[in-house]
Amino acid sequence: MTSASDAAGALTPLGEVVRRFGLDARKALGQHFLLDEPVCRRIALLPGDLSGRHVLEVGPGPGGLTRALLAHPLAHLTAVELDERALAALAEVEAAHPGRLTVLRQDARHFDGATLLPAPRQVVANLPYNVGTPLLVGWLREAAAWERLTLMFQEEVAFRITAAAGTEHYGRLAVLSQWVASCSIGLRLPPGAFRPPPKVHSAVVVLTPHAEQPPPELFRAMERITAAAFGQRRKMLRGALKPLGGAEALLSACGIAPERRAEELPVAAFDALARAWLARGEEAGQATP
Ligand SMILES: C[S@@+](CC[C@H](N)C(=O)[O-])C[C@H]1O[C@@H](n2cnc3c(N)ncnc32)[C@H](O)[C@@H]1O
Repeated sequence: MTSASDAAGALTPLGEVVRRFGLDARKALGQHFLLDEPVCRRIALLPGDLSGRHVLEVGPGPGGLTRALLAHPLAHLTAVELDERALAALAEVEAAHPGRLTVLRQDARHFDGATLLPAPRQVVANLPYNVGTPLLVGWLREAAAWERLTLMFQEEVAFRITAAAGTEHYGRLAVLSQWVASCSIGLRLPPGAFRPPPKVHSAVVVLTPHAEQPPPELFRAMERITAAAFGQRRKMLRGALKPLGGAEALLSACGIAPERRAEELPVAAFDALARAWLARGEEAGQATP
């Protein structure tokens, strides 16, 4: 690992970046900055060995996590940031690490990392809260492309990703995430770790995609099944899945009692439902039900 202070002579101290570059936090961009270098270094350790990896960072902002990541021997870091005010602060970091960092001014929702970045690729990000969940679902859809995702969310979202069946936060996000990846909380941070402090605690979730991944049509089937099942989470599955047609037969084919509710059904049971529903659509001559 290169020392984080290697290029420090050329860089504005992290604690001064916001003032020097006029980066007053904007709520609409979900800006809560990490300006504590030891905390940034702890997050950058969570993905494990980054040597030779092509890493995507979403929303580098003032660049604290960016600097911490560049202290690792990664192959290349691509940082996608929507706020052009951050670009001058990041240009310093780019200049201090020639050829190792590319900063793009772009909406991360339209950045196709799975296509544009070489493998092995990872995402490491302190995500903007307003777009964190859609970004995660996008990466889950193509989980085979990613070696690991190390992502900071509001703590409640982290609980919704890692929750076990039958617990308070279990829902669609837990099923989709745990179906394609092993998921754990690597670090929890209080509001005071950020500038400005958010109203809630935050947590970093580490998602490591499984070796076997569902094909796109099966993932789409799972999205439809979980949307219906958790759309009315307290309803019995026979009623909740009714809009999909043939709910009782589908549940019976999977050995699931029709009186059960989505919130108590383990991920493996959803897997069975998605496969059976997809097979039924294919038998009926439809590519995707
Ligand atoms: C929670 S802040 C994190 C900033 C920095 N990584 C840190 O830890 O201090 C989220 C960052 O994402 C940026 N952002 C917000 N929406 C974005 C989007 N759609 N695409 C790319 N970046 C975005 C914000 O401008 C902000 O810099």
